[in-house]
Amino acid sequence: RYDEPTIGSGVGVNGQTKSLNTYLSNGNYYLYDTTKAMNNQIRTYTSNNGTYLPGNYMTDTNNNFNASDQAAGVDAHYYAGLTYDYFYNNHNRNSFDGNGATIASTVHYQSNYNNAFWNGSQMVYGDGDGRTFIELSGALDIVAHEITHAVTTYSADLAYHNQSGALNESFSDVFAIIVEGDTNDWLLGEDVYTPGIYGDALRSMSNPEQYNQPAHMDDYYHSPDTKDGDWGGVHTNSGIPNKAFYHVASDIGFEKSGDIYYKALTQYLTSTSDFEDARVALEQSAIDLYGSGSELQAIKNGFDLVGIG
Ligand SMILES: Cc1cccc(C(=O)O)c1OC(=O)C1CC1
Ligand SMILES: [Ca+2]
Ligand SMILES: [Zn+2]
Repeated sequence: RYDEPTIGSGVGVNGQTKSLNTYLSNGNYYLYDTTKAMNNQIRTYTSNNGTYLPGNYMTDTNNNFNASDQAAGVDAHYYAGLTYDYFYNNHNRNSFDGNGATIASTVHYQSNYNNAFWNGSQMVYGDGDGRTFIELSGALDIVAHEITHAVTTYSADLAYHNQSGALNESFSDVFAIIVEGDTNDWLLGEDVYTPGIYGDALRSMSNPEQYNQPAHMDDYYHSPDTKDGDWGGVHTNSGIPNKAFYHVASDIGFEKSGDIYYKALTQYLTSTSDFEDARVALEQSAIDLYGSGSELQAIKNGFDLVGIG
């Protein structure tokens, strides 16, 4: 019996059916995608509500992943593929390390776990408690946010505290929004956040204040550089560079702003960069790519509006 790449189908967390790159081995179909460049692989596992990582491959006997306990894996796998495609097709980056690293995701981590994170080697998704969240891999922006944390680690490696940490968070939100690619969608997490409430989200790029984030330096949130202080408020102060991105992308669009932000992240920013450094890096990236024109002006304007001088 031969092992071979196959194309299956699955039903995601929000009920949509999607095509999946799977793999047939010994009569079982695996969430194992070998179709990307330079034999990069996208592998999706389940922790079966435990804490083992990566856990067991998610498999199916007939290549139709339509069971309710498979939905989180379907979306983690499919959205990881979309995010891989974005970085490869737009920035010629082969996976998060630029060298074809395997993208591994584990779903059903713990029980009622309202979190998603990149643990330094792979992505990990909780199922949510059904009130605050449903399965967190069910949102493309969350998957792209997590994978961008890995891209950042293998590039600027922005230290995860204070302003560099808020930039780390902001760049993950920026590429989450760009990968989603909907100029009407400036929200993060809306597809899996509070199923009982329509239209709310974890964060808003266009209106950070709506979810208790500052949108200007005047309102910078001074929080302890501790776990309980969210390392100086990295998920709070990201609202300021997030709002700057909202202005920039509204001016020049997702393609140009994506190119400028990607160049800054991979060629200019370092682990200790602060908000001022980010403005300088983005201005330089705009000049490198487009000269001193409207794109540079968009960066200057966006950062002026949030008080980063
Ligand atoms: C849901 C969640 C909890 C804790 C940390 C993160 C984190 O990855 O920083 C997280 O994911 C997000 O913020 C995604 C973008 C909505
Ligand atoms: Ca969104
Ligand atoms: Zn994050």
